Amino acid sequence: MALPDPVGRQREVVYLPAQGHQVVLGTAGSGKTSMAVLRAAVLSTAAFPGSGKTLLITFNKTLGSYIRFLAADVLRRVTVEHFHLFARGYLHSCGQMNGSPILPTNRYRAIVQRAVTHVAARHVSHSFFDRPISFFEEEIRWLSQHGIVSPQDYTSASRTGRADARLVRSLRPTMWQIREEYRKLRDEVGYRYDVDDIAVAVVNAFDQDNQPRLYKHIVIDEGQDLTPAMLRALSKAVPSDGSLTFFGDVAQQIYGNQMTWRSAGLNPPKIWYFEENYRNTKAIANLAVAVSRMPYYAGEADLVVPKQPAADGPKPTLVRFTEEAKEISFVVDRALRLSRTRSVAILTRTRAQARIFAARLTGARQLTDSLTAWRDGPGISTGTLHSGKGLEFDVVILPHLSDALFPHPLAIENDGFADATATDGRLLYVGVTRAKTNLLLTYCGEKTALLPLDGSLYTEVTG
Ligand SMILES: Nc1ncnc2c1ncn2[C@@H]1O[C@H](COP(=O)(O)OP(=O)(O)OP(=O)(O)O)[C@@H](O)[C@H]1O
Repeated sequence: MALPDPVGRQREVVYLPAQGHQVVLGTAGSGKTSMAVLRAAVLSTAAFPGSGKTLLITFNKTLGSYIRFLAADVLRRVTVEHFHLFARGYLHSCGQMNGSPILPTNRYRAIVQRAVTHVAARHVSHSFFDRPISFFEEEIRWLSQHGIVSPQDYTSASRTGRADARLVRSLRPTMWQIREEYRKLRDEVGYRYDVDDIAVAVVNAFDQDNQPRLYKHIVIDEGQDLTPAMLRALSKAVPSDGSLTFFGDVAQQIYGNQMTWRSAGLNPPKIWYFEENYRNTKAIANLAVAVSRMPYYAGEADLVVPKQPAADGPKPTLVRFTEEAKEISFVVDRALRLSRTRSVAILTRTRAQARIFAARLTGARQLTDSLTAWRDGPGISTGTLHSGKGLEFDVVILPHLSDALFPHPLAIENDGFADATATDGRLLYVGVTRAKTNLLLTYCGEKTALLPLDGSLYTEVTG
């Protein structure tokens, strides 16, 4: 595996001036990651005008390992980190990370619950306080992710996403009180931050920080899933004569609808679009495009419609089963056979589903957020659709695409049907576009309504 030579617009983006904000939106497989790596390398090369110390931000550790594997020699002078590593390191350098100041995620719910109870006790009874606790958890998270720091900002903010759980403006002051109570209670038990508001802490710290910046240039891969607060923090991390280059694909946004680069205030002179899909065969790309035209994508800004790729290959296969045990055995058997000569990934909606395949396929690599070493070539990887983000395999198998499991019932319970459909639809898109040449979809019972109905897009068989 090697980095491709940039062509056309890719080349222009790699050599854009080393100053200001640049935004590159591309379809799946259009070379965003490859060009992010090359741009970071160029920005760190002494001979390039305006060059300087460069940081490449990846979405998680796995993508960092993957990128280092792809391009270790090219990235010799570039620091590769995911956002939280960068944020913790910076806050540490400012003396703001003493002790263990980040609230463990398993303590979050209990503190939110106490905050709701305390605020409810101060108000006349109202059905608002009877909403599921997940609603309040999500709302507090949203406020942090968007860097909203005053009740006035909250009241005037336009609240995208969470269609089934939208909060009328008149209730926002009460919600704000719950958020303030949560922060007070969190501070009382010794935690200055939670995972979501650490980005706001970085923004605030940079606002007070007149020291020279450590990095002159920052390049962001998979930027669509960074929150606006994270992007704002990164934009403050570079000096005014430095640069920030954002690469992203809104069709692959799987961690909430955040309109990231726009709401983070990035100010690019123009937006660059990558429309060529270099990864998928024509047949796989056809299915991916049909998925991106499903109603759950309606109204999506910044969606880049791909040009048709040239490579031929078999149509995706959709296999129906009547028993789940048979579906699982079929997937295991196919993965074993195909992996003798090719890289195969089994990507599932949940971790529990992925664990079942991992247990049946000892020796398979498990894709987790913290995979530290990457290897290429024939073999099987198992993991969730989330963990397949940014990666590619010769063969991708997507099991459990039944109506009963996709969108996942827990997602429907937490986020409501519309949002669960929108998120799982994007997960399906991410899964489909990971496949270079072969795509196998399986389900038990009724197939998911998230798949396009057009039967000419895949070959349907019974297992
Ligand atoms: N100009 C090119 N010529 C040939 N192959 C290319 C070119 N650009 C990218 N590729 C190949 O296309 C594949 C996808 O590239 P890459 O992973 O960088 O895309 P991406 O836009 O980041 O994809 P995604 O967002 O779906 O993860 C890789 O195998 C890469 O080597």
